[in-house]
Amino acid sequence: MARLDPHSYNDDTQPETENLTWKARVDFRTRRLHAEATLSLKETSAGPLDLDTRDLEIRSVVDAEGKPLPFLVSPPEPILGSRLRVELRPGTKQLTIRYRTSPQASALQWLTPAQTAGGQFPYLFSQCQAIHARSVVPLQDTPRIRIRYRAELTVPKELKAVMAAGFTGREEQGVEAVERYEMPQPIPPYLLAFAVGRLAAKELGPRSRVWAEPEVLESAAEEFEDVDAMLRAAEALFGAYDWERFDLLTMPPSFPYGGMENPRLTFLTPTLLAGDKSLVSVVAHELAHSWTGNLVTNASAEHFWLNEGFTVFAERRILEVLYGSDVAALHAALGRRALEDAVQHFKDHPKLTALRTHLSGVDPDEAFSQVPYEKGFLFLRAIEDAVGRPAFDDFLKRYIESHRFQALTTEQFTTFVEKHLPGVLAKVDAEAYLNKPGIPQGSPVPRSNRLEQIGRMKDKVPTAEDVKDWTPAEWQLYIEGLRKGTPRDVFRQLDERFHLTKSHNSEVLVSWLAAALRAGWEPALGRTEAFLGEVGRMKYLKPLYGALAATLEGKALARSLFNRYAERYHPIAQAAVESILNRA
Ligand SMILES: CC/C=C\C/C=C\C[C@@H](O)/C=C/C=C/C=C\[C@@H](O)CCCC(=O)O
Ligand SMILES: [Zn+2]
Repeated sequence: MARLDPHSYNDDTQPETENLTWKARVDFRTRRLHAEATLSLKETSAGPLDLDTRDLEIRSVVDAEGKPLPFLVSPPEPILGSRLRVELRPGTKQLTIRYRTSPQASALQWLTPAQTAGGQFPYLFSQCQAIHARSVVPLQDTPRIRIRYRAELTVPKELKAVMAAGFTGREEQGVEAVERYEMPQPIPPYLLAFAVGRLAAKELGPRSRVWAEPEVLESAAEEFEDVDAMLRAAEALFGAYDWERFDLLTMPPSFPYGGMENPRLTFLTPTLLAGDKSLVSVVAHELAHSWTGNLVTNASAEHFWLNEGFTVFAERRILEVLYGSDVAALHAALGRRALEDAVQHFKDHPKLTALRTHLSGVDPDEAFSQVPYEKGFLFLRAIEDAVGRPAFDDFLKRYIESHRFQALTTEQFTTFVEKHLPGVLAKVDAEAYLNKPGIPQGSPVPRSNRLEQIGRMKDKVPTAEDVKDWTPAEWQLYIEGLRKGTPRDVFRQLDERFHLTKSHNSEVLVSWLAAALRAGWEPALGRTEAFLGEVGRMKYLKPLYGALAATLEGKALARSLFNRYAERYHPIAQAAVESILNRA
């Protein structure tokens, strides 16, 4: 008996689920899903079947003939939730579990009409990565076990339900509507995803449309109108796109991440809607996951870098094709700074800055940082530098083709590399990336004339002439290069000259507010307080609450703002900010 994933009760001696049929009625009044999950196993089985659950109220478990199956729900464990153990009679191949979810389900955020753009109807969305699917469906919640599924969502008929799957029909029944979906490709459970709200769509290309609340739809369609060119560039780089559609769902502002690579339907934060397409690199990232992460998947959160490091590498290759090598280098420079910040953040937990982590007893959300993204990117760039781009591109295509619809460990990856690129791991000092903390000596550093020009501005207040053609990302790099201890008067001059506190680019704004707060430049406080009530993206909440809480008076303000805004945030974001304030 072995539990290969420290974040699942699944053990590899037990039968595996092959298909899921999921039916759920969405109850906005009680904020619960009233549901049944039918699990079809790969083979007829007998004996214990351990499923992952969190805060589910299990009503009954029956076999294909409707005969009850004995089951026991264990007391909840803080990170994993509760084990649901079902005793399968000999010859069992299917079981149906009737249950309801909790109003506090960790994957779900229920929004009141006031928290939506339209203000008329409620909204519900899910975020299952890494281990939150178990708060929505009782299943083997580990990327090692992929499932195909059919789903039926019953919702108020004024609303639309969308899922990260293929739409197969909608039927209105009285005051409700039943929406049907099917996912024919096998996916890891963390890619289960759905949203319910007042949604409309606009076509963007032959394989893509964008969904959003009507009030946001036009700006989203304009921001993401180049998605088909991105899709074609990605296919040229990584091979055929396996998921048929690449649709986009623009989320409410409380969505806790920049994007989530839900297959066929990528979820995107509305903070990308800068009005100038300057933040579409996140779309490239989520698209790249269609190959690295969704097709070739990390075997558990301990190998998360296989998802994210590869995807950042792939994202920047797409950017290079579409916008040139200087833009790719600029994003690599921003990523390097994010990595340095992440290593500093984990200074008391250096093991979390290795790529291959050991997370027994550690909540994946607590371990989450830019390390798997940016240190993973550097590792792959080092290999590419060592073997040359043509050889690495061949390797990348072979890696993807050889592991389609499979889950991989870091150890399996290194074995594959040694087979196809013999000697390269030693040459790049793979051990320093995979199993040692920090940023390896000699890791690749992005270079370009533009980067050098911005670097020369490090301690100066630029003139309008200096910055006349700077992009938002170049502004972000300049701001993040402002040294600690930069005088407050520099912030005053910069804001008077360039109005950074009023930036519509969320990346520029947050970098600016965080730097200004750390410098004690008080005019940044007003915009910060307002912004923390407007968005729920953790990439922004963490640095701003962290900068506020770095001083005694700021800590009191941070706690007061969190008390005011917490209910607007997704449960994952609430936990993240709570953790920051408790540590401060
Ligand atoms: C060492 C890493 C340990 C655990 C990681 C596994 C899962 C982390 C879990 O918290 C889910 C993460 C989901 C991330 C989704 C989108 C991100 O790629 C984007 C984040 C940054 C942003 O907001 O832009
Ligand atoms: Zn990602």
